[in-house]
Amino acid sequence: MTDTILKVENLYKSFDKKEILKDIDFSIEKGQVVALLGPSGSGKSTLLRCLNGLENIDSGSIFFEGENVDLKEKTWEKLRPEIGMVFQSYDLFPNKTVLENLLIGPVKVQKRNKSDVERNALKWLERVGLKDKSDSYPNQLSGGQKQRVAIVRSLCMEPKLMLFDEVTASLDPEMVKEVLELILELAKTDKTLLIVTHEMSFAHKVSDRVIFMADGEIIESSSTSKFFKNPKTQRAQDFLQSLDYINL
Ligand SMILES: Nc1ncnc2c1ncn2[C@@H]1O[C@H](COP(=O)(O)OP(=O)(O)OP(=O)(O)O)[C@@H](O)[C@H]1O
Repeated sequence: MTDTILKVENLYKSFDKKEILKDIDFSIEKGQVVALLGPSGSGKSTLLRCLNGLENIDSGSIFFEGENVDLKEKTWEKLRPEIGMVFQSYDLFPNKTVLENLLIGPVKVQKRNKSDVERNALKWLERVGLKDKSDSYPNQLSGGQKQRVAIVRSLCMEPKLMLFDEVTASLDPEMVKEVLELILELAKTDKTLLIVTHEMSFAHKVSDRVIFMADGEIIESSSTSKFFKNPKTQRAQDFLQSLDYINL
């Protein structure tokens, strides 16, 4: 039996009267890992931002665990901690140590017990090989280390759904692997992840399902193996070819 965590219906979003997202319909089941793929400018980041309440939608509905998310009712304030988002830029507080960065959300915002949160945070840091950096400041870390801290920061909020928006896009190539490996590890647990990435081999490896967007619309939604082996639409075929993606 499946258990839907997120359901989006007929979502529309425009900027300056230009439609950016059109009739977006999809759902994500608990524990699923979904790759959101598509050419640059197709609306992937805008969609993630709408799902996290960072952008208002023009029309349509978003249901989180069956509850209709209504901006006017301020449902987002309650739901935002349930949906973690990791961005391309790590956005760590520069004047706080790694550990302090990890504690702010759970302790200050979620009002959770500090020593419990700290224990959990240190456990995560150990798991990602950064326990010795807990007292370091962000500017003492490499880009890959900062991004792993940003992912751990989101994990410390214990979100039910995590959104990743091109989290390796600003990293030097040698640091991409360590971040992707962490997400691959998370994908093997029961976490529910929606991942925007331009790294096709990673998308292939990490996800159960692909949602392919172009020009603000969902063009294709299928299992990952089907999408990469035999994309249904010409748009998706062209997209994969333009990236020289070779299915090995
Ligand atoms: N705040 C904004 N104001 C006006 N236009 C915007 C805004 N944010 C995004 N857009 C436009 O919306 C379209 C979709 O952008 P978006 O960043 O969502 O695409 P994307 O698929 O994530 O692209 P990329 O893969 O390059 O990150 C683009 O044409 C972009 O210029």
